Amino acid sequence: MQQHQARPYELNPRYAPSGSGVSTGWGAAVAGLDADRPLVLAVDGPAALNWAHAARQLTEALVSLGRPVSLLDVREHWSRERAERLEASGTPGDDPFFRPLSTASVGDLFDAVPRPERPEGAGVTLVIGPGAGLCEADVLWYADLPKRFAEAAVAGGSLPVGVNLGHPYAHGTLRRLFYTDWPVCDRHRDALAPRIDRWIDLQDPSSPASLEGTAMRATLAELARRPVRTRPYFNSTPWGGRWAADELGFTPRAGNTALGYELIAPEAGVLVGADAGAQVELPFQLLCVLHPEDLLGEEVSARFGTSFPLRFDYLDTMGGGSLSLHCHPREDYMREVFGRPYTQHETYYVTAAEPGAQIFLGLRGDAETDTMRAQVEQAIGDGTAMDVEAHVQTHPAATGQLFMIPAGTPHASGEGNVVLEVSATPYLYSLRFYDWLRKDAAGASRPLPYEHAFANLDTARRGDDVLKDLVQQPRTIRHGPGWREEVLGALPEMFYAVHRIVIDGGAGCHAYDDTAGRFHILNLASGRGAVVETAEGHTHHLAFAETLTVPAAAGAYRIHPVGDEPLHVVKALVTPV
Ligand SMILES: O=P(O)(O)OC[C@H]1O[C@](O)(CO)[C@@H](O)[C@@H]1O
Repeated sequence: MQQHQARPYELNPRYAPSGSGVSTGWGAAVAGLDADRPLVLAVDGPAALNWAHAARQLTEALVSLGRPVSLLDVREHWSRERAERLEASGTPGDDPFFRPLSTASVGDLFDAVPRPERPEGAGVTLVIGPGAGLCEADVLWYADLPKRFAEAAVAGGSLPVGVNLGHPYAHGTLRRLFYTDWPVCDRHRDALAPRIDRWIDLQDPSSPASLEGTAMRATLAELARRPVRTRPYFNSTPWGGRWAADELGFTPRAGNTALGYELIAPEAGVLVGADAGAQVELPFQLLCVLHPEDLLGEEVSARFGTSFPLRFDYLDTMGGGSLSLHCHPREDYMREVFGRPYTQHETYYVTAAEPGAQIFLGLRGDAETDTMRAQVEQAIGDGTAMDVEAHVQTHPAATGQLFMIPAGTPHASGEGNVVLEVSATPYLYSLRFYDWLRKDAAGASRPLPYEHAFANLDTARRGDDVLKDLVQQPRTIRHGPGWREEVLGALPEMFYAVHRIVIDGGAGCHAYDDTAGRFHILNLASGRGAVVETAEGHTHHLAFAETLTVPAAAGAYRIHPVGDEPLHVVKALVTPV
Protein backbone atom coordinates (compact mmCIF):
# COMPACT_ATOMS: atom_id res chain seq x y z
CA MET A 1 0.00 0.00 0.00
CA GLN A 2 1.24 3.48 -0.89
CA GLN A 3 2.43 5.68 2.03
CA HIS A 4 -0.07 8.29 3.25
CA GLN A 5 0.78 11.50 5.08
CA ALA A 6 -1.45 12.81 7.84
CA ARG A 7 -3.63 15.64 6.57
CA PRO A 8 -6.19 17.96 8.19
CA TYR A 9 -9.96 17.37 8.23
CA GLU A 10 -11.18 17.68 4.63
CA LEU A 11 -14.16 20.01 4.31
CA ASN A 12 -14.85 19.07 0.68
CA PRO A 13 -14.26 15.35 0.06
CA ARG A 14 -14.63 14.98 -3.68
CA TYR A 15 -14.85 12.01 -6.04
CA ALA A 16 -14.05 11.83 -9.73
CA PRO A 17 -17.03 11.28 -12.03
CA SER A 18 -17.21 8.14 -14.14
CA GLY A 19 -17.79 8.92 -17.79
CA SER A 20 -18.23 12.52 -18.86
CA GLY A 21 -17.02 15.29 -16.54
CA VAL A 22 -18.82 18.09 -14.74
CA SER A 23 -19.67 21.13 -16.92
CA THR A 24 -20.30 24.64 -15.72
CA GLY A 25 -22.70 27.24 -17.08
CA TRP A 26 -26.05 26.93 -18.85
CA GLY A 27 -24.26 27.24 -22.18
CA ALA A 28 -22.39 23.97 -21.61
CA ALA A 29 -25.59 22.24 -20.50
CA VAL A 30 -27.63 23.28 -23.55
CA ALA A 31 -24.75 22.51 -25.93
CA GLY A 32 -25.38 18.83 -25.27
CA LEU A 33 -28.99 18.98 -26.51
CA ASP A 34 -29.94 17.54 -29.87
CA ALA A 35 -29.74 20.61 -32.15
CA ASP A 36 -31.50 19.07 -35.12
CA ARG A 37 -35.01 18.68 -33.81
CA PRO A 38 -37.65 20.50 -31.78
CA LEU A 39 -37.56 19.56 -28.11
CA VAL A 40 -39.70 19.48 -25.02
CA LEU A 41 -37.20 19.97 -22.20
CA ALA A 42 -38.51 19.34 -18.68
CA VAL A 43 -36.54 20.71 -15.71
CA ASP A 44 -37.80 19.29 -12.43
CA GLY A 45 -36.49 19.95 -8.92
CA PRO A 46 -37.45 20.89 -5.38
CA ALA A 47 -39.88 23.68 -4.50
CA ALA A 48 -37.25 25.76 -2.69
CA LEU A 49 -35.26 27.00 -5.67
CA ASN A 50 -35.14 30.24 -7.63
CA TRP A 51 -37.12 28.88 -10.56
CA ALA A 52 -37.70 32.22 -12.27
CA HIS A 53 -33.96 32.94 -12.37
CA ALA A 54 -33.13 29.45 -13.64
CA ALA A 55 -35.80 29.72 -16.36
CA ARG A 56 -34.49 33.13 -17.47
CA GLN A 57 -30.88 31.99 -17.66
CA LEU A 58 -31.71 28.77 -19.42
CA THR A 59 -33.94 30.58 -21.92
CA GLU A 60 -31.12 33.03 -22.68
CA ALA A 61 -28.69 30.17 -23.27
CA LEU A 62 -31.11 28.48 -25.68
CA VAL A 63 -31.98 31.69 -27.51
CA SER A 64 -28.29 32.48 -27.97
CA LEU A 65 -28.06 29.19 -29.88
CA GLY A 66 -30.85 30.38 -32.16
CA ARG A 67 -33.51 28.24 -30.48
CA PRO A 68 -36.84 29.94 -29.83
CA VAL A 69 -38.24 29.07 -26.40
CA SER A 70 -41.77 28.87 -25.08
CA LEU A 71 -42.05 28.49 -21.31
CA LEU A 72 -44.45 26.33 -19.36
CA ASP A 73 -44.14 26.84 -15.59
CA VAL A 74 -45.95 23.88 -14.04
CA ARG A 75 -46.35 25.80 -10.77
CA GLU A 76 -49.05 27.84 -12.55
CA HIS A 77 -51.00 24.61 -12.97
CA TRP A 78 -51.02 23.57 -9.32
CA SER A 79 -54.39 23.59 -7.63
CA ARG A 80 -54.64 25.68 -4.44
CA GLU A 81 -57.11 23.27 -2.85
CA ARG A 82 -54.90 20.33 -3.63
CA ALA A 83 -51.86 22.13 -2.19
CA GLU A 84 -53.75 22.47 1.09
CA ARG A 85 -54.32 18.74 1.17
CA LEU A 86 -50.66 17.73 0.75
CA GLU A 87 -50.05 17.77 4.48
CA ALA A 88 -50.90 14.59 6.32
CA SER A 89 -53.51 14.79 9.00
CA GLY A 90 -53.03 12.77 12.16
CA THR A 91 -51.44 14.87 14.88
CA PRO A 92 -54.05 17.37 16.04
CA GLY A 93 -54.45 20.04 13.34
CA ASP A 94 -53.20 22.75 15.65
CA ASP A 95 -50.02 20.93 16.74
CA PRO A 96 -47.62 23.83 16.25
CA PHE A 97 -44.53 21.64 16.20
CA PHE A 98 -44.94 18.48 14.19
CA ARG A 99 -46.95 16.85 11.45
CA PRO A 100 -47.02 13.21 10.47
CA LEU A 101 -44.95 12.54 7.38
CA SER A 102 -46.89 13.29 4.23
CA THR A 103 -47.55 10.33 1.98
CA ALA A 104 -48.74 12.56 -0.90
CA SER A 105 -47.02 12.85 -4.25
CA VAL A 106 -46.07 15.83 -6.40
CA GLY A 107 -48.68 14.61 -8.91
CA ASP A 108 -51.37 15.29 -6.29
CA LEU A 109 -50.87 19.01 -6.89
CA PHE A 110 -52.41 18.88 -10.36
CA ASP A 111 -56.05 18.48 -11.37
CA ALA A 112 -54.48 17.39 -14.63
CA VAL A 113 -50.79 17.32 -15.50
CA PRO A 114 -50.24 20.00 -18.19
CA ARG A 115 -49.55 18.88 -21.75
CA PRO A 116 -46.67 20.84 -23.26
CA GLU A 117 -47.13 21.93 -26.85
CA ARG A 118 -44.73 20.39 -29.32
CA PRO A 119 -42.51 23.13 -30.77
CA GLU A 120 -41.42 23.35 -34.38
CA GLY A 121 -38.09 23.77 -36.14
CA ALA A 122 -35.32 24.39 -33.62
CA GLY A 123 -37.86 25.44 -30.99
CA VAL A 124 -37.77 24.32 -27.37
CA THR A 125 -40.72 24.08 -25.04
CA LEU A 126 -39.19 24.57 -21.63
CA VAL A 127 -41.25 22.98 -18.86
CA ILE A 128 -40.05 23.98 -15.41
CA GLY A 129 -40.90 23.43 -11.75
CA PRO A 130 -41.59 20.56 -9.34
CA GLY A 131 -43.62 18.05 -11.30
CA ALA A 132 -42.21 19.03 -14.73
CA GLY A 133 -40.93 15.49 -15.03
CA LEU A 134 -44.51 14.19 -14.99
CA CYS A 135 -45.17 15.92 -18.32
CA GLU A 136 -44.43 14.25 -21.61
CA ALA A 137 -40.95 15.49 -22.50
CA ASP A 138 -38.05 14.51 -24.74
CA VAL A 139 -35.37 15.41 -22.22
CA LEU A 140 -35.50 15.46 -18.41
CA TRP A 141 -33.16 17.56 -16.29
CA TYR A 142 -33.17 17.82 -12.53
CA ALA A 143 -32.13 21.16 -10.97
CA ASP A 144 -31.18 20.87 -7.33
CA LEU A 145 -30.35 23.01 -4.35
CA PRO A 146 -29.15 21.03 -1.30
CA LYS A 147 -31.60 21.06 1.57
CA ARG A 148 -29.49 23.25 3.86
CA PHE A 149 -30.23 26.16 1.48
CA ALA A 150 -33.97 25.52 1.65
CA GLU A 151 -33.90 25.34 5.44
CA ALA A 152 -31.89 28.57 5.72
CA ALA A 153 -34.16 30.40 3.25
CA VAL A 154 -37.38 29.23 4.92
CA ALA A 155 -36.04 29.97 8.41
CA GLY A 156 -34.81 33.39 7.30
CA GLY A 157 -38.01 34.20 5.38
CA SER A 158 -36.08 34.91 2.21
CA LEU A 159 -37.91 34.71 -1.11
CA PRO A 160 -38.02 33.36 -3.74
CA VAL A 161 -36.22 30.28 -2.34
CA GLY A 162 -37.89 30.12 1.09
CA VAL A 163 -41.25 28.76 -0.08
CA ASN A 164 -43.22 25.59 0.42
CA LEU A 165 -44.34 23.08 -2.17
CA GLY A 166 -47.71 24.11 -3.58
CA HIS A 167 -47.31 27.75 -2.48
CA PRO A 168 -44.66 29.09 -4.85
CA TYR A 169 -44.77 32.77 -3.97
CA ALA A 170 -45.48 32.87 -0.21
CA HIS A 171 -43.11 32.59 2.76
CA GLY A 172 -42.87 28.95 3.78
CA THR A 173 -42.74 27.31 7.22
CA LEU A 174 -40.18 24.82 8.50
CA ARG A 175 -42.91 22.49 9.73
CA ARG A 176 -44.31 22.19 6.24
CA LEU A 177 -40.79 21.92 4.75
CA PHE A 178 -39.67 19.07 7.02
CA TYR A 179 -42.78 16.94 7.24
CA THR A 180 -44.45 17.55 3.88
CA ASP A 181 -42.20 19.10 1.23
CA TRP A 182 -39.12 17.00 1.84
CA PRO A 183 -40.74 13.57 1.93
CA VAL A 184 -42.95 14.42 -1.06
CA CYS A 185 -40.16 15.98 -3.15
CA ASP A 186 -37.63 13.30 -2.19
CA ARG A 187 -39.92 10.49 -3.31
CA HIS A 188 -40.52 12.32 -6.57
CA ARG A 189 -36.77 12.88 -7.17
CA ASP A 190 -36.01 9.26 -6.33
CA ALA A 191 -38.62 8.04 -8.83
CA LEU A 192 -37.12 10.24 -11.56
CA ALA A 193 -33.50 9.26 -10.80
CA PRO A 194 -33.23 6.35 -13.27
CA ARG A 195 -34.24 8.57 -16.21
CA ILE A 196 -32.71 11.97 -15.44
CA ASP A 197 -30.69 13.14 -18.47
CA ARG A 198 -28.73 15.84 -16.64
CA TRP A 199 -28.25 16.73 -12.97
CA ILE A 200 -27.84 20.47 -12.39
CA ASP A 201 -26.47 21.86 -9.13
CA LEU A 202 -27.66 25.45 -8.59
CA GLN A 203 -25.67 26.33 -5.47
CA ASP A 204 -24.05 29.03 -7.56
CA PRO A 205 -27.03 30.21 -9.64
CA SER A 206 -24.81 32.25 -11.96
CA SER A 207 -22.68 29.23 -12.81
CA PRO A 208 -24.69 26.01 -12.62
CA ALA A 209 -22.59 22.85 -12.48
CA SER A 210 -24.02 19.84 -14.24
CA LEU A 211 -23.38 16.20 -14.95
CA GLU A 212 -24.97 13.99 -17.60
CA GLY A 213 -27.44 11.50 -16.21
CA THR A 214 -25.53 8.47 -17.49
CA ALA A 215 -22.33 9.74 -15.82
CA MET A 216 -24.26 10.46 -12.63
CA ARG A 217 -25.61 6.92 -12.49
CA ALA A 218 -22.24 5.38 -13.39
CA THR A 219 -20.56 7.42 -10.62
CA LEU A 220 -23.17 6.42 -8.07
CA ALA A 221 -22.86 2.77 -9.10
CA GLU A 222 -19.13 2.94 -8.34
CA LEU A 223 -19.47 4.85 -5.10
CA ALA A 224 -22.05 2.39 -3.80
CA ARG A 225 -19.29 -0.26 -3.70
CA ARG A 226 -16.37 1.65 -2.18
CA PRO A 227 -15.77 3.78 0.92
CA VAL A 228 -17.32 7.21 0.55
CA ARG A 229 -17.54 10.37 2.65
CA THR A 230 -20.34 12.90 2.46
CA ARG A 231 -19.81 16.64 2.49
CA PRO A 232 -19.91 17.81 6.12
CA TYR A 233 -21.25 21.09 7.43
CA PHE A 234 -22.28 22.68 10.74
CA ASN A 235 -25.34 24.70 11.60
CA SER A 236 -25.56 27.23 14.43
CA THR A 237 -27.93 27.03 17.41
CA PRO A 238 -28.33 28.79 20.76
CA TRP A 239 -26.04 26.18 22.37
CA GLY A 240 -23.36 25.91 19.66
CA GLY A 241 -19.65 26.06 20.43
CA ARG A 242 -16.43 26.74 18.57
CA TRP A 243 -14.57 23.44 18.39
CA ALA A 244 -15.46 22.75 14.76
CA ALA A 245 -14.39 26.24 13.75
CA ASP A 246 -11.17 26.14 15.78
CA GLU A 247 -10.18 22.52 15.19
CA LEU A 248 -11.73 21.52 11.87
CA GLY A 249 -11.81 24.78 9.93
CA PHE A 250 -15.55 25.31 9.50
CA THR A 251 -16.91 28.83 9.05
CA PRO A 252 -20.36 28.85 10.59
CA ARG A 253 -22.95 31.21 9.13
CA ALA A 254 -24.35 32.38 12.44
CA GLY A 255 -21.48 32.63 14.86
CA ASN A 256 -21.08 29.12 16.29
CA THR A 257 -20.72 25.51 15.24
CA ALA A 258 -23.47 23.38 16.77
CA LEU A 259 -24.90 20.32 15.03
CA GLY A 260 -22.32 18.91 12.64
CA TYR A 261 -23.83 17.06 9.71
CA GLU A 262 -21.23 14.35 9.26
CA LEU A 263 -23.67 11.88 7.76
CA ILE A 264 -27.37 12.71 8.09
CA ALA A 265 -28.53 10.74 5.08
CA PRO A 266 -31.69 12.65 4.11
CA GLU A 267 -29.67 15.87 3.81
CA ALA A 268 -26.21 14.56 2.97
CA GLY A 269 -24.53 15.13 -0.35
CA VAL A 270 -21.59 13.55 -2.16
CA LEU A 271 -19.35 15.95 -4.10
CA VAL A 272 -18.50 14.76 -7.59
CA GLY A 273 -16.10 16.65 -9.78
CA ALA A 274 -12.55 17.66 -10.47
CA ASP A 275 -12.37 20.75 -8.28
CA ALA A 276 -14.48 23.26 -6.37
CA GLY A 277 -15.13 25.17 -9.60
CA ALA A 278 -16.65 22.17 -11.34
CA GLN A 279 -18.42 19.92 -8.89
CA VAL A 280 -21.98 18.76 -8.33
CA GLU A 281 -23.38 17.71 -4.99
CA LEU A 282 -25.44 14.56 -5.45
CA PRO A 283 -27.84 13.46 -2.72
CA PHE A 284 -26.38 10.55 -0.75
CA GLN A 285 -29.92 9.20 -0.76
CA LEU A 286 -29.58 8.39 -4.47
CA LEU A 287 -26.99 5.74 -3.58
CA CYS A 288 -29.63 4.03 -1.43
CA VAL A 289 -32.33 4.40 -4.07
CA LEU A 290 -30.32 3.16 -7.03
CA HIS A 291 -28.12 0.60 -5.23
CA PRO A 292 -29.81 -0.46 -1.99
CA GLU A 293 -28.22 -3.88 -1.86
CA ASP A 294 -24.69 -2.72 -2.64
CA LEU A 295 -24.84 0.09 -0.14
CA LEU A 296 -27.00 -1.21 2.69
CA GLY A 297 -26.70 -4.93 2.09
CA GLU A 298 -29.46 -7.41 1.36
CA GLU A 299 -30.78 -7.92 4.87
CA VAL A 300 -30.64 -4.25 5.88
CA SER A 301 -32.34 -3.11 2.68
CA ALA A 302 -35.03 -5.77 3.13
CA ARG A 303 -35.64 -4.27 6.58
CA PHE A 304 -35.29 -0.54 5.90
CA GLY A 305 -36.06 -0.30 2.18
CA THR A 306 -34.13 2.60 0.70
CA SER A 307 -33.90 4.47 3.99
CA PHE A 308 -30.31 4.71 5.23
CA PRO A 309 -30.93 3.94 8.91
CA LEU A 310 -27.87 5.34 10.75
CA ARG A 311 -26.71 8.90 11.36
CA PHE A 312 -23.39 10.37 12.55
CA ASP A 313 -23.31 13.97 13.68
CA TYR A 314 -21.47 16.20 16.13
CA LEU A 315 -22.84 18.25 18.97
CA ASP A 316 -20.29 20.97 19.62
CA THR A 317 -20.80 22.72 22.95
CA MET A 318 -17.13 23.69 23.53
CA GLY A 319 -17.46 27.29 24.56
CA GLY A 320 -21.22 27.00 24.05
CA GLY A 321 -24.15 26.00 26.26
CA SER A 322 -26.09 22.85 27.15
CA LEU A 323 -28.57 21.29 24.75
CA SER A 324 -32.22 21.42 25.72
CA LEU A 325 -33.36 18.70 28.09
CA HIS A 326 -35.33 16.48 25.74
CA CYS A 327 -36.26 12.94 24.76
CA HIS A 328 -37.29 11.26 21.51
CA PRO A 329 -40.49 9.45 20.53
CA ARG A 330 -40.92 5.84 21.51
CA GLU A 331 -41.20 3.35 18.66
CA ASP A 332 -45.01 3.01 18.65
CA TYR A 333 -45.58 6.76 19.16
CA MET A 334 -43.23 7.54 16.30
CA ARG A 335 -45.16 5.20 14.03
CA GLU A 336 -48.68 6.06 15.12
CA VAL A 337 -48.40 9.81 15.72
CA PHE A 338 -45.61 10.89 13.38
CA GLY A 339 -45.91 8.24 10.67
CA ARG A 340 -42.25 7.20 10.63
CA PRO A 341 -41.47 3.49 10.47
CA TYR A 342 -38.59 3.63 12.97
CA THR A 343 -37.60 5.97 15.72
CA GLN A 344 -34.84 8.26 16.90
CA HIS A 345 -32.70 6.11 19.20
CA GLU A 346 -29.42 7.85 19.89
CA THR A 347 -26.02 7.39 21.49
CA TYR A 348 -23.43 9.96 22.50
CA TYR A 349 -19.72 9.16 22.09
CA VAL A 350 -17.54 11.73 23.83
CA THR A 351 -14.84 12.78 21.37
CA ALA A 352 -13.51 15.56 23.60
CA ALA A 353 -14.55 17.28 26.80
CA GLU A 354 -13.42 20.12 29.02
CA PRO A 355 -12.65 19.25 32.64
CA GLY A 356 -15.88 18.97 34.61
CA ALA A 357 -18.12 18.64 31.53
CA GLN A 358 -21.25 16.53 31.95
CA ILE A 359 -23.86 14.53 30.14
CA PHE A 360 -27.45 14.65 31.41
CA LEU A 361 -28.95 11.18 31.04
CA GLY A 362 -31.78 9.21 32.62
CA LEU A 363 -34.14 9.84 35.50
CA ARG A 364 -32.92 9.87 39.08
CA GLY A 365 -34.30 7.10 41.26
CA ASP A 366 -36.39 9.60 43.22
CA ALA A 367 -37.63 11.68 40.24
CA GLU A 368 -41.35 12.44 40.29
CA THR A 369 -43.00 13.13 36.98
CA ASP A 370 -45.68 15.40 38.47
CA THR A 371 -43.09 17.67 40.08
CA MET A 372 -41.04 17.65 36.91
CA ARG A 373 -44.09 18.62 34.85
CA ALA A 374 -45.01 21.39 37.29
CA GLN A 375 -41.50 22.82 36.99
CA VAL A 376 -41.54 22.59 33.20
CA GLU A 377 -44.85 24.48 33.12
CA GLN A 378 -43.64 27.05 35.61
CA ALA A 379 -40.52 27.69 33.56
CA ILE A 380 -42.73 28.34 30.53
CA GLY A 381 -45.28 30.33 32.53
CA ASP A 382 -43.23 32.71 34.61
CA GLY A 383 -39.63 31.96 33.70
CA THR A 384 -38.67 30.15 36.92
CA ALA A 385 -35.53 28.09 36.34
CA MET A 386 -36.12 24.34 36.47
CA ASP A 387 -34.01 22.31 38.86
CA VAL A 388 -32.95 19.85 36.17
CA GLU A 389 -30.59 17.87 38.41
CA ALA A 390 -33.40 17.17 40.86
CA HIS A 391 -34.92 14.94 38.16
CA VAL A 392 -32.21 13.91 35.74
CA GLN A 393 -28.83 12.27 36.44
CA THR A 394 -25.54 13.81 35.39
CA HIS A 395 -22.52 11.76 34.34
CA PRO A 396 -18.92 12.86 33.81
CA ALA A 397 -18.25 13.35 30.12
CA ALA A 398 -15.15 11.14 29.94
CA THR A 399 -13.44 11.12 26.53
CA GLY A 400 -14.12 7.80 24.83
CA GLN A 401 -17.24 6.97 26.87
CA LEU A 402 -20.42 5.99 25.02
CA PHE A 403 -23.84 6.85 26.45
CA MET A 404 -26.87 4.92 25.18
CA ILE A 405 -30.03 6.99 24.70
CA PRO A 406 -32.94 4.78 23.75
CA ALA A 407 -36.15 6.62 22.80
CA GLY A 408 -37.96 8.08 25.81
CA THR A 409 -34.78 8.71 27.85
CA PRO A 410 -34.36 12.33 29.02
CA HIS A 411 -30.95 13.66 28.02
CA ALA A 412 -28.77 16.55 26.94
CA SER A 413 -25.12 17.14 26.30
CA GLY A 414 -23.84 19.74 28.75
CA GLU A 415 -21.55 22.61 27.84
CA GLY A 416 -17.89 21.95 27.12
CA ASN A 417 -18.31 18.76 25.06
CA VAL A 418 -17.70 17.44 21.59
CA VAL A 419 -20.16 14.61 21.25
CA LEU A 420 -20.24 12.29 18.27
CA GLU A 421 -23.88 11.23 17.99
CA VAL A 422 -24.24 7.75 16.56
CA SER A 423 -27.95 7.47 16.07
CA ALA A 424 -30.87 6.16 14.12
CA THR A 425 -31.45 8.45 11.15
CA PRO A 426 -34.60 10.34 12.22
CA TYR A 427 -33.39 13.69 13.57
CA LEU A 428 -36.30 16.10 13.62
CA TYR A 429 -38.09 14.89 16.73
CA SER A 430 -36.55 16.69 19.70
CA LEU A 431 -39.29 16.55 22.31
CA ARG A 432 -38.04 19.33 24.58
CA PHE A 433 -38.90 19.64 28.26
CA TYR A 434 -36.74 22.61 29.07
CA ASP A 435 -34.40 24.98 27.25
CA TRP A 436 -32.67 26.77 30.11
CA LEU A 437 -34.93 29.86 29.73
CA ARG A 438 -33.03 30.84 26.56
CA LYS A 439 -34.64 33.48 24.36
CA ASP A 440 -33.70 34.70 20.90
CA ALA A 441 -33.14 38.34 19.94
CA ALA A 442 -36.90 38.78 19.52
CA GLY A 443 -37.51 37.40 23.03
CA ALA A 444 -38.92 34.09 21.77
CA SER A 445 -38.08 30.63 23.16
CA ARG A 446 -37.44 27.67 20.92
CA PRO A 447 -40.44 25.30 20.59
CA LEU A 448 -41.09 23.30 23.76
CA PRO A 449 -43.38 20.44 22.79
CA TYR A 450 -43.41 19.14 26.35
CA GLU A 451 -46.76 17.34 26.09
CA HIS A 452 -45.18 15.07 23.48
CA ALA A 453 -42.11 14.80 25.72
CA PHE A 454 -44.04 13.63 28.77
CA ALA A 455 -46.12 11.26 26.63
CA ASN A 456 -42.84 9.54 25.66
CA LEU A 457 -40.83 9.81 28.89
CA ASP A 458 -39.60 6.40 29.98
CA THR A 459 -40.26 6.47 33.73
CA ALA A 460 -39.32 2.83 34.26
CA ARG A 461 -35.56 3.00 33.62
CA ARG A 462 -34.23 5.17 36.43
CA GLY A 463 -31.72 5.23 39.27
CA ASP A 464 -29.00 2.57 39.12
CA ASP A 465 -30.45 0.98 35.99
CA VAL A 466 -29.37 4.03 34.02
CA LEU A 467 -25.69 3.39 34.77
CA LYS A 468 -26.06 -0.36 34.33
CA ASP A 469 -27.90 -0.25 30.97
CA LEU A 470 -26.92 3.02 29.40
CA VAL A 471 -23.31 3.62 30.45
CA GLN A 472 -21.78 0.31 29.37
CA GLN A 473 -18.16 -0.76 29.66
CA PRO A 474 -16.27 -1.83 26.50
CA ARG A 475 -16.22 -5.58 25.77
CA THR A 476 -13.55 -6.97 23.42
CA ILE A 477 -15.03 -9.21 20.73
CA ARG A 478 -12.12 -9.64 18.29
CA HIS A 479 -8.42 -8.95 18.40
CA GLY A 480 -5.18 -9.45 16.57
CA PRO A 481 -1.57 -8.34 16.96
CA GLY A 482 -1.70 -4.70 18.12
CA TRP A 483 -5.45 -4.18 17.66
CA ARG A 484 -8.82 -5.11 19.11
CA GLU A 485 -12.50 -4.49 18.42
CA GLU A 486 -14.74 -3.61 21.35
CA VAL A 487 -18.51 -3.34 21.67
CA LEU A 488 -19.14 0.02 23.32
CA GLY A 489 -22.89 -0.23 23.47
CA ALA A 490 -25.76 -2.45 22.37
CA LEU A 491 -29.32 -2.79 23.70
CA PRO A 492 -32.10 -5.18 22.74
CA GLU A 493 -34.46 -2.29 21.92
CA MET A 494 -31.97 -0.59 19.58
CA PHE A 495 -31.41 -1.95 16.08
CA TYR A 496 -27.75 -0.96 15.86
CA ALA A 497 -24.58 -1.32 17.90
CA VAL A 498 -21.60 0.95 18.43
CA HIS A 499 -18.16 -0.65 18.37
CA ARG A 500 -14.64 0.73 18.56
CA ILE A 501 -11.57 -0.56 16.78
CA VAL A 502 -8.45 0.26 18.77
CA ILE A 503 -5.13 0.05 16.95
CA ASP A 504 -2.03 0.42 19.10
CA GLY A 505 0.06 1.87 16.28
CA GLY A 506 3.58 1.03 15.19
CA ALA A 507 5.07 -0.23 11.97
CA GLY A 508 2.91 -2.59 9.92
CA CYS A 509 0.18 -2.75 12.54
CA HIS A 510 -3.33 -2.86 11.05
CA ALA A 511 -6.81 -4.12 11.86
CA TYR A 512 -8.98 -6.07 9.48
CA ASP A 513 -12.72 -6.25 9.17
CA ASP A 514 -15.45 -7.42 6.85
CA THR A 515 -18.83 -5.83 6.22
CA ALA A 516 -20.26 -9.35 5.99
CA GLY A 517 -23.13 -7.99 3.91
CA ARG A 518 -24.11 -4.98 6.06
CA PHE A 519 -22.70 -1.45 5.76
CA HIS A 520 -20.37 -0.03 8.38
CA ILE A 521 -19.86 3.60 9.32
CA LEU A 522 -16.44 4.56 10.65
CA ASN A 523 -15.30 7.70 12.43
CA LEU A 524 -11.73 8.43 13.44
CA ALA A 525 -12.33 9.54 17.01
CA SER A 526 -8.70 9.63 18.07
CA GLY A 527 -5.45 9.61 16.11
CA ARG A 528 -4.04 11.60 13.21
CA GLY A 529 -5.13 9.50 10.33
CA ALA A 530 -6.05 6.09 8.97
CA VAL A 531 -6.32 4.49 5.58
CA VAL A 532 -9.17 2.14 4.84
CA GLU A 533 -8.24 -0.36 2.12
CA THR A 534 -10.82 -2.70 0.63
CA ALA A 535 -10.23 -6.15 -0.83
CA GLU A 536 -10.98 -4.72 -4.30
CA GLY A 537 -8.07 -2.30 -3.80
CA HIS A 538 -9.92 0.94 -3.11
CA THR A 539 -8.24 3.09 -0.48
CA HIS A 540 -9.72 6.00 1.41
CA HIS A 541 -7.87 8.29 3.78
CA LEU A 542 -9.62 9.19 7.02
CA ALA A 543 -8.35 12.14 9.08
CA PHE A 544 -9.20 12.84 12.70
CA ALA A 545 -12.96 13.47 13.16
CA GLU A 546 -13.93 12.36 9.65
CA THR A 547 -16.73 9.87 9.00
CA LEU A 548 -16.73 7.23 6.27
CA THR A 549 -19.39 4.87 4.95
CA VAL A 550 -18.12 1.44 3.98
CA PRO A 551 -20.84 -0.03 1.72
CA ALA A 552 -21.94 -3.61 2.31
CA ALA A 553 -20.56 -4.53 -1.13
CA ALA A 554 -17.05 -3.44 -0.12
CA GLY A 555 -16.66 -6.72 1.81
CA ALA A 556 -13.32 -7.27 3.52
CA TYR A 557 -11.19 -4.25 4.43
CA ARG A 558 -8.19 -3.23 6.50
CA ILE A 559 -7.57 -0.15 8.59
CA HIS A 560 -3.96 1.07 8.53
CA PRO A 561 -2.78 3.83 10.87
CA VAL A 562 -1.07 6.83 9.31
CA GLY A 563 2.06 7.26 11.38
CA ASP A 564 2.81 5.46 14.64
CA GLU A 565 0.12 6.86 16.88
CA PRO A 566 -2.63 4.68 18.34
CA LEU A 567 -6.06 5.02 16.71
CA HIS A 568 -9.63 4.83 17.94
CA VAL A 569 -12.11 4.16 15.17
CA VAL A 570 -15.77 4.30 16.19
CA LYS A 571 -17.81 1.92 14.07
CA ALA A 572 -21.59 1.50 13.84
CA LEU A 573 -23.57 -1.22 12.17
CA VAL A 574 -27.14 -2.49 12.02
CA THR A 575 -27.25 -5.63 14.14
CA PRO A 576 -28.71 -8.84 12.68
CA VAL A 577 -32.28 -9.63 13.76
O1 LIG B 1 -33.14 20.59 20.93
P1 LIG B 1 -31.71 20.93 20.89
O2 LIG B 1 -31.25 21.48 22.18
O3 LIG B 1 -31.33 21.81 19.76
O4 LIG B 1 -30.97 19.54 20.69
C1 LIG B 1 -30.42 19.12 19.50
C2 LIG B 1 -31.14 18.00 18.83
O5 LIG B 1 -30.44 17.62 17.71
C3 LIG B 1 -30.13 16.24 17.75
O6 LIG B 1 -28.82 16.10 18.08
C4 LIG B 1 -30.31 15.65 16.37
O7 LIG B 1 -31.54 15.72 15.95
C5 LIG B 1 -30.93 15.61 18.83
O8 LIG B 1 -30.25 14.75 19.64
C6 LIG B 1 -31.34 16.79 19.66
O9 LIG B 1 -32.66 16.56 19.90
